[in-house]
Amino acid sequence: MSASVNSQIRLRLYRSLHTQPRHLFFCFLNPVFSLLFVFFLSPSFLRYPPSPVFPVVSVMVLSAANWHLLSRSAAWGQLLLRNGSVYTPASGFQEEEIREKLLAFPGGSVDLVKQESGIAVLTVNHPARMNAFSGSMMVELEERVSQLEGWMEGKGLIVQGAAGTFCSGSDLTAVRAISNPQDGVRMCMFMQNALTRLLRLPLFSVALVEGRALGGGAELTTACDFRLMAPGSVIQFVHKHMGLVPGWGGATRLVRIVGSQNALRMLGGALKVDPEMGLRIGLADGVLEGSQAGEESGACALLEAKQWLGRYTEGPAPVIRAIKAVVQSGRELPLEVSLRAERDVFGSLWGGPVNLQALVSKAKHK
Ligand SMILES: CC[C@H](C(=O)O)C(=O)SCCNC(=O)CCNC(=O)[C@H](O)C(C)(C)COP(=O)(O)OP(=O)(O)OC[C@H]1O[C@@H](n2cnc3c(N)ncnc32)[C@H](O)[C@@H]1OP(=O)(O)O
Repeated sequence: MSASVNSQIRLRLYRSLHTQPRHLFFCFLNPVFSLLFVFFLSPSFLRYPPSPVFPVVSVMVLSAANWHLLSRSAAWGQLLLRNGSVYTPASGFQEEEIREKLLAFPGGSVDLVKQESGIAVLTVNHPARMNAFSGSMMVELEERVSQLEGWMEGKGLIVQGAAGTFCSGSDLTAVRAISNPQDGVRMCMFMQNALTRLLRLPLFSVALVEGRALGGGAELTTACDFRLMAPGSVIQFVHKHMGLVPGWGGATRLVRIVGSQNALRMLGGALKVDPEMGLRIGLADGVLEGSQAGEESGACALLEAKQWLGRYTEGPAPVIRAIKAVVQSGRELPLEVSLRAERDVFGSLWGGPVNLQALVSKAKHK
C-alpha cells in the first residue's frame, strides 16, 4: 500500500476516533476477548498441570494480529462505512432509498473526463434546463466523486457547467415532486455527503463559473477549493427567494470562505455576486480574461482554468495530494488532531523519492 494511501487511512482514523470516541472502546474490547479465549480454551490450560507455552505464544501472536487488524479495521471500517461522508446508515441515513427516489427524475448527466496530466474535468450537463440538477444527476455526481476518490494519480479537478453556464441549482421539476419535508431532508443529506466528499478529495479543485451559479449551483461552487469567475458571471444564493436556506452544506462552507458577515449579506440579500465583488469578498480566487464570445468561449475558459490551476498542480502527485491533505485536516480537525495528521503526511514524504531527489539536486529557492 502506498504511503499516501496509508496517510489517508490514518487521517480518517484520527477523524473517526475524534468524532466517534466509542470506536476506542471497541479497539480495547477486541484484544480482551482474544486473551480470554486463549487462556480458557487453549489445550494446555485444559490439561493439568497447565503449560505456559501455548497461551504465552498465542497471546503474543494475537496481540500483534489484533493491533495490526485494529489499526486497519477502524480506518478501513471508516473508509467503507463513512467514506468521507457526513451521514451513514449508522446515523439512520438510508442512502439507497433516496437514491431510488432521485433516479425517478432523470435528465442530463454529470460527465467526468480524467486526463493523463492528473487533471480531471467534471461537467454538469443539462443545457436545456441551464444545467439544473435532475435527480439522476445528483446520483451521478455521487458516482463521479467515488471515481475520483479511487483515482490515485489525480492532482486537480475543474468543475464546470455545459454550454457556457454553470448550474441553476436543483431541477425545479424534481423539487416540486419531492416537496415534502421528509424527502427534502433526505435529498439534502445525500447532496451534503456528495459535496463534502468532493471538497475532501486529495486534489486541488476549482469551480469554473461561467454564466450563472444559482441556488444549489452556488452551493456547488463552495464545494471546490477555488472559484474562477468568467466576465459577466454571477454566483447567487437565491434560496431566500425560494423560502429556503441552503441545504447542500453551502451555508456552512460559505461562512468559512467569506466569513459570517459576508455570508449574512449574501444569503440575507440573495446578492448577485459578480466577479468584481467575488474578488473583493474572497469568494472568487481569480477572474478569467476570456473576452471570446459564442461557441469558442467555453473551450477558451477551460484552457484558461487549466493554466490557472497548473501553478498549484505542477509537480508529483504524492506531494500535491499531501498538500491538499494537510490543508484539509487544518480546515476540519481540531488543532492537536490536525497536527498529528500533518506529522503522518509529512512522514509519508520525508526521505521518499521526491524528497531525496530534491536533496540531491541542491535546489535553490531564489
Ligand atoms: C434553492 C434551493 C434549491 C437547492 O438548493 O436545491 C435550488 O437550487 S432550487 C432552484 C433554484 N434555481 C432557480 O430557481 C432557477 C430558476 N430559473 C431562472 O431563474 C432562469 O431560468 C435562469 C436565470 C436560470 C435563466 O434565465 P434565462 O432567461 O437565461 O433562460 P430561461 O429562463 O429561458 O431558461 C431556459 C430553460 O431552463 C429552464 N430552467 C432554468 N433553471 C431551471 C431549474 N432550476 N429547474 C428547471 N428548469 C430550469 C427554464 O425553465 C427554461 O426552460 P423552458 O422549458 O424553456 O421554459
